[in-house]
Amino acid sequence: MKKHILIVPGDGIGQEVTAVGKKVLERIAEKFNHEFTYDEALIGHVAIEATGNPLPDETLEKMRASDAVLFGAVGHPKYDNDPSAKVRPEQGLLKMRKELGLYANLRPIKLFDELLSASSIKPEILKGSDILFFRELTGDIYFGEKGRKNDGDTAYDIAEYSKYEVERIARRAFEAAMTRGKRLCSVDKANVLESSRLWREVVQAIAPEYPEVTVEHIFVDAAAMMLIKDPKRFDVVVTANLFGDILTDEASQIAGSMGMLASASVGDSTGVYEPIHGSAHDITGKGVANPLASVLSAALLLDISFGLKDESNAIIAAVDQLLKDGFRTRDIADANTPADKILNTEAAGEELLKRL
Ligand SMILES: NC(=O)C1=CN([C@@H]2O[C@H](COP(=O)(O)OP(=O)(O)OC[C@H]3O[C@@H](n4cnc5c(N)ncnc54)[C@H](O)[C@@H]3O)[C@@H](O)[C@H]2O)C=CC1
Ligand SMILES: CC(C)CC(=O)C(=O)O
Ligand SMILES: [Mg+2]
Repeated sequence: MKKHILIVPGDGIGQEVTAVGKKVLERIAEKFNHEFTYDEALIGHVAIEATGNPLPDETLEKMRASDAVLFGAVGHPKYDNDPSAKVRPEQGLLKMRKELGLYANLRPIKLFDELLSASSIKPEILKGSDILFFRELTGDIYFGEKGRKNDGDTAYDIAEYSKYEVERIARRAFEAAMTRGKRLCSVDKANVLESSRLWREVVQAIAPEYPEVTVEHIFVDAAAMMLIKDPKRFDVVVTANLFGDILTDEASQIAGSMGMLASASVGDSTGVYEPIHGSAHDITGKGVANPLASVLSAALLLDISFGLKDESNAIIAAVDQLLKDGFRTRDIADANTPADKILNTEAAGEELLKRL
């Protein structure tokens, strides 16, 4: 198969982990006889430095022209600590999602059995957890009108959803539930927010079309608690942009680390595959970032954008074997991990390639 893949590393550890993700794609192409070509483009802080724009037109054009995008992360402490900065790396990410119509962000939360002890949650509660989040990605408070009033003393961000926006993400979630455990949990805050009441209304209206799917509606605060108390009660979860952002960082603890969670951002055009984590300033440049979220994002890319299930499964099997062989990056190591099994980013990538 001939495909063109755009690599967009972005900032911080995005650069470090995407380098490993790309090597894995190259190995897959070699092993399964595919012809993948690559290009690279700027986003975030590195793009601002080079062009003044967090999402240069050239990057967007390259994204549109490619068959899939492997994305890293954006963000730099310079902006995090300067709330008054008008041009920010994160604007590039949000604009990319909006411009490409990437309204569905799939975040699989699956625990590799070998990492049962890496989590702070008790093993008997965790074992067998397997959740698929559908986070709406182009609406909600991230994209509504925002601003200041009262001479700058008051700030506002408007959370807005249309029926159409809720319906399209909900349908994807129902369809996914049909192929899995046939349980769908819709998470909202309909006891308080009008946008959540519309959300619930739309999900309730669609539910009769999927009679085999058991639907429950949970308020986001309770959902945050239940995720940790009993993760196995969840199968497919569908939720708004902000709630999905927060709940999936929380859910990363079910998988052991932020460095283990991959995602697929899909919708109207080229799919973008990205770890759920950010640019991680605290570990940038130390070479200790876990590259597996990027590697597993590459697996999602092959499966979802190219329909290459065997190739995708080969990557997941290699990750599983790496963990079975006892290798860990620092974030997923525990007191029982021997020092010689704790690898830096690059070495973890090399060990993984040996198993592919
Ligand atoms: N998709 C994106 O591009 C995202 C960007 N950000 C940006 O990233 C910057 C840092 O944000 P934070 O809130 O610190 O979130 P973060 O996700 O970058 O890091 C949170 C914590 O998880 C750890 N971590 C994350 N990925 C890891 C990996 N692969 N291996 C090992 N440890 C890992 C970090 O060291 C940190 O302690 C900010 O500028 C923020 O705006 C944050 C989240 C997502
Ligand atoms: C800029 C943020 C919306 C990025 C983020 O936290 C995410 O997509 O998970
Ligand atoms: Mg996030």
